[in-house]
Amino acid sequence: MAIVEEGKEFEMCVVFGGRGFIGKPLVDRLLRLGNWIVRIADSFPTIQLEPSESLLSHALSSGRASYFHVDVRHKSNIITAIDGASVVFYMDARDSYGHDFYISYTIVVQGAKNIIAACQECKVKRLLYNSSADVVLNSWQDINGGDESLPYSSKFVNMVTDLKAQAEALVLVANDADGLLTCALRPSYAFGPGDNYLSSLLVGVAKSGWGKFIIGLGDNMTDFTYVENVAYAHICADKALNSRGSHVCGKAFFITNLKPMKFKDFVSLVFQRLGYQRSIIKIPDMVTQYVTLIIKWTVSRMSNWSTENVPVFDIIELALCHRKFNCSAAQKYIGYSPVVSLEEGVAVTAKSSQLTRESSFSSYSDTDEESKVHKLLGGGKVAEILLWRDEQRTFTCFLLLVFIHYWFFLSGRSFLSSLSQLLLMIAVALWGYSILPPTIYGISVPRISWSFFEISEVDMRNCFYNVAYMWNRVSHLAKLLAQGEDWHIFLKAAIPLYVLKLVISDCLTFALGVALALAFTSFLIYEQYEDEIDSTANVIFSILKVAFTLLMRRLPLPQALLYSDSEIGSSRLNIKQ
Ligand SMILES: NC(=O)c1ccc[n+]([C@@H]2O[C@H](COP(=O)([O-])OP(=O)(O)OC[C@H]3O[C@@H](n4cnc5c(N)ncnc54)[C@H](O)[C@@H]3O)[C@@H](O)[C@H]2O)c1
Repeated sequence: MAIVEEGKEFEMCVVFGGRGFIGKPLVDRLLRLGNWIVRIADSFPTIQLEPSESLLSHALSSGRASYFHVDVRHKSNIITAIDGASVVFYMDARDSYGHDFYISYTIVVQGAKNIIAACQECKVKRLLYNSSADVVLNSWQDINGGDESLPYSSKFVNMVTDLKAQAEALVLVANDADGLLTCALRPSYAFGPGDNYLSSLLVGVAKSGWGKFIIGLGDNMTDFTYVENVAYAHICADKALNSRGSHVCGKAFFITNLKPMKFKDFVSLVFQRLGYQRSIIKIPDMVTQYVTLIIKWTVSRMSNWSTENVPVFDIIELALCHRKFNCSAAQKYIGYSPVVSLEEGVAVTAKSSQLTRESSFSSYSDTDEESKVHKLLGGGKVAEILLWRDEQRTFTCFLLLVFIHYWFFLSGRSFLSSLSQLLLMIAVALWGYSILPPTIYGISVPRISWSFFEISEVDMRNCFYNVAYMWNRVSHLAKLLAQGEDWHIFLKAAIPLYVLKLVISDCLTFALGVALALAFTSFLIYEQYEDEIDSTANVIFSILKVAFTLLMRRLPLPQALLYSDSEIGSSRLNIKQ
């Protein structure tokens, strides 16, 4: 089915999932080869080009490329897209339907069946399926140089991988039926620009502060594959299929960058390129493994929330297990070898994520921008004092507060007696000041004007408004508590009150002293080490959030408070839309 245009011979192919992470570079490479007419088939209603896709834009306007809106669940759509083509590359959807079995099944397995049937009906010559190295993975089991003789997994890492294995088997079994030749490629941990899985997960880890931790020794070897190499492998495999090699037709091949790497080295390389700190804190692998298993077990027992397809669990497993594949069959039979090195791939990926440390973490001292803590403190006089902007003023305030603390709490007097003594001292000082002569030894003594002691009407009104507002909030809270349905509100009110009671009865003086010292030091320290403190706090908060969510699920909370449920609900809603 070669097409001859202007004396040049073209072959027509269709790339299903051509707007996805792996599909895009494949389309780009096919167009660069110059002997293909490329049909891009995807589920987006129209093709939205990015500014960097000038080659594709040109090909679309010259007719060398065209776009088809398809849903692989409907065979008639597929037939329209592939009619007249000789080759079909099939990249199915990646884990995008969470744990909805029905949707995943219809897209991955039924979609593969539809594609095979349509290829046979339209007399397509070659079908290449983008599978995954995951189809041979058993949960928590090492693979050390495994080759294509490995059987399919008996304990799939997740439901979608199970379905992918079925789709792959269907494609391979269809080889040589009705003149269709098929093969499958199994890339191992593909990464690259536009990847919303491995690369974006690592970027997220680096940003969140979890990147400071190394799980286990980090010495386990893993094969990663740069996305351009996956695209190139598809083209190599198509050539090999075309020559009808018996080692290629109906076979699957592992695809890697041929450079297995220690997991921690790969992560360090990514972090380094992104300008983030390398991992420094080691967590024993047994601890991580058991904690992960306990969280997964607890979550599955307590709710209908599935931990499948939660990328962080995949990353933990990846960080602890060897995932090394033997890629020599792909080298030998389809003539594959990587065209982009791992280091280059990481550099391009990091650049594309536009998250270099310089751009995302500018130091406040280098700019006029207010720091986060300055904004947090309201950006006014209090912020200026607590952040030691004017050292003399801050020091005076500090001494004044230390004096007040001493006078009321450390002097051993009762509160009323301290207050009356202080008022007496102020009255005597004011009276003494007022009888001073206007000049003493030639130095004039300034008079204090009466307006100094006045409180303006506006300030008084604001003060009353604030009191009224606080009173209304407290009475609203009391009303909610009296209804007795909301555990969340009850805990929110009871815990701080109990802590306050403990502090007042046992160690108020000590607590106020500590608070005073902290107020004048902690904000300053936070401003200096904001990045480090934020990332550590992120780690602690995410642990507490998981613990809190689990705890809340055990309590009879109103449905609205189970935010994870509502999130799951809304994501289901989106999928159905
Ligand atoms: N990213 C990786 O690390 C990796 C590694 C190995 C294998 N794989 C596998 O390769 C395949 C492609 O991966 P990807 O990362 O490019 O996925 P992707 O989600 O980026 O791309 C899939 C494309 O399929 C399209 N699509 C979704 N539903 C569709 C439907 N019903 N009909 C037609 N098109 C539909 C999507 O719009 C998307 O453009 C997946 O099966 C994935 O499991 C990915």
